[in-house]
Amino acid sequence: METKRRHNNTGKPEERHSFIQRAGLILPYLLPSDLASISSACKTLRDISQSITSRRSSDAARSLDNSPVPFVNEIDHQPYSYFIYTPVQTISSSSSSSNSDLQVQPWGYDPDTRPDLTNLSFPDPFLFRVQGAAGCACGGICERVSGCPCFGDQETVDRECGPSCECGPGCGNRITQRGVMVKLKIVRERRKGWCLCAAEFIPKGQFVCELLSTKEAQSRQQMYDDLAINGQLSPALLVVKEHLPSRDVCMRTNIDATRVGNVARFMNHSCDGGNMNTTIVHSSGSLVPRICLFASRDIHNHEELTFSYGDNRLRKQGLPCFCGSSCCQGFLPSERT
Ligand SMILES: C[S@@+](CC[C@H](N)C(=O)[O-])C[C@H]1O[C@@H](n2cnc3c(N)ncnc32)[C@H](O)[C@@H]1O
Repeated sequence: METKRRHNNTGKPEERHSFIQRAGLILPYLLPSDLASISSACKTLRDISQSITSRRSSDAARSLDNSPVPFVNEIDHQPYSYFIYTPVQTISSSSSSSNSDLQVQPWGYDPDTRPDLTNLSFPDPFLFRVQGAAGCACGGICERVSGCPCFGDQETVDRECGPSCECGPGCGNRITQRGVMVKLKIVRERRKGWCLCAAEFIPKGQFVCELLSTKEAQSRQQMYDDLAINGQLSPALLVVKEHLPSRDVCMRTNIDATRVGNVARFMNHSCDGGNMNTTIVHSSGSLVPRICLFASRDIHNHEELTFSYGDNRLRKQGLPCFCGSSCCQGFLPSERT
């Protein structure tokens, strides 16, 4: 630390400049606790840490989604919630080699030193493809009203063009595949923690965001339940079960955003179903369905976005629910319900 102090206070200007530059490149990779300890080393590092904290709290999406999603906290001193942001589905949130880039993700770069992300296109939303699957040949002109063969029933939003279609991301029948298109913010509340809220009016039927899944979620259920009951963790695990017609078969999709996720990880439960509809969206040529959230009614600016985590009438134990709805059951749903 003494070396750093000398660089900071008495070093030549070029040495100081280079020290600041290197710190600006490295510190965005640090976890909040490491950032806090390094900031006590010298004033320069404290200033850089503070600006990183402020940039982190200005965008939970780390510039990886369409609009910044700021943290707003007027009740305590927690500036943001730390997690790895991914705008699309991933296989695993820990030790998968194909996702090693998700282990460490810089967050809070100075605009002058950050890599240029402006020309990045939205990443591929499909995890696994069905080889040789049929798709449409709309050439990108499908609209939800014009009878795309992928779209099926005109009254639903559960079928979209996908990887086996000839059209590209601009197609009108891919509205859930372009990331979060509405303005959102994450507001701290005393009892529920962080809450995802609208930062503009959201009309009924608007696609809001996708719930992201990982394969490991199921095995983590018990561990998360235990840690949550002991107050050590605020898990973000959701299990969606889709009963397939005419067979006694249940397709299960696990959504675990505790370590890796998108803005949906901040959406809290409401016993009355909240203001979001959960829709399982299938896309032509994609093996894994995607769980998408649409506004179930008009939503006003600043309103919290909530949905039902499941049926909590059967198992009256677990974390307390503070949804405030008139039909609140008092407990959050758990997978065993
Ligand atoms: C998906 S996360 C939602 C974001 C979370 N509030 C946070 O601060 O990160 C799920 C966790 O939020 C909290 N939560 C969600 N809905 C709640 C509710 N209705 N009442 C109390 N806590 C709630 C619980 O701690 C739950 O395990």
